[in-house]
Amino acid sequence: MIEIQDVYKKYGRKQVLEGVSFTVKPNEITCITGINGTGKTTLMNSIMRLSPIDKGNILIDDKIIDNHSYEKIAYIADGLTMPRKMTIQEAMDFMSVYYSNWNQEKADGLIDFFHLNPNEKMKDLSKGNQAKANFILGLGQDAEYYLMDEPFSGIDVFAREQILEVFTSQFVTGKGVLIATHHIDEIEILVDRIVMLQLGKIQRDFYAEDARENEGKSIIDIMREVYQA
Ligand SMILES: Nc1ncnc2c1ncn2[C@@H]1O[C@H](COP(=O)(O)OP(=O)(O)OP(=O)(O)O)[C@@H](O)[C@H]1O
Repeated sequence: MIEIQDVYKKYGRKQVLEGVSFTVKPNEITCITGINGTGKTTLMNSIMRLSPIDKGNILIDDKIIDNHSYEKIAYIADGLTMPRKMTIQEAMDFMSVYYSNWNQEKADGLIDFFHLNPNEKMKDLSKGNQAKANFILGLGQDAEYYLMDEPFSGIDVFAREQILEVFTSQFVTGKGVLIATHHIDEIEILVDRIVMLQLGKIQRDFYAEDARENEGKSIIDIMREVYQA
């Protein structure tokens, strides 16, 4: 389990995260959502230690996150992370050298799953296929947890449908997934748990099924209550 405990983060005088606590559990898809500029990317970067936190703790499987934790967590960032002139194969070769948890067999399975040509250069791929290539580079790591920042931004409905299928495939089953997005409507069907962030604080943290069964509300209904209040 990833535990985010009472995390604070400031940029200059701007308090972006203010006592944020929640968990990401194995075999669950958790979505952190909130309007633009609410701190979602900052939180992802904090978990990945790309940006230091001011206060609080982030633990993975009961241990404070450190450089060794990255065997267990893979990050799928918003947009290409590899040089655009690389082919998908070259990018995978790079991953195999630098990531000890790289699983080429899994990556080959994902190439087939997404019907991509590994010899195509990143720059020649459509936006949807670039997103798929990003998924391959992330999910090709044998991690326990996958963090994804706006994985569907700017891609068409057909590419999105294909990517959504990967979440119910063997490539993700059993893993803990954290998706940061403000487009919750695009992933409502697959999300288990929703954490709503507003002005650096968590406003709601709930399971979609509980909201449906106990309150008769969809995620979007609850978003309206929180963000349009
Ligand atoms: N490196 C930085 N330096 C200064 N301020 C920053 C930095 N990164 C983010 N911020 C500010 O922190 C706040 C939260 O930004 P963040 O990118 O985490 O939000 P977000 O919820 O991911 O937004 P979006 O949905 O637009 O991607 C914003 O006001 C942003 O301007």
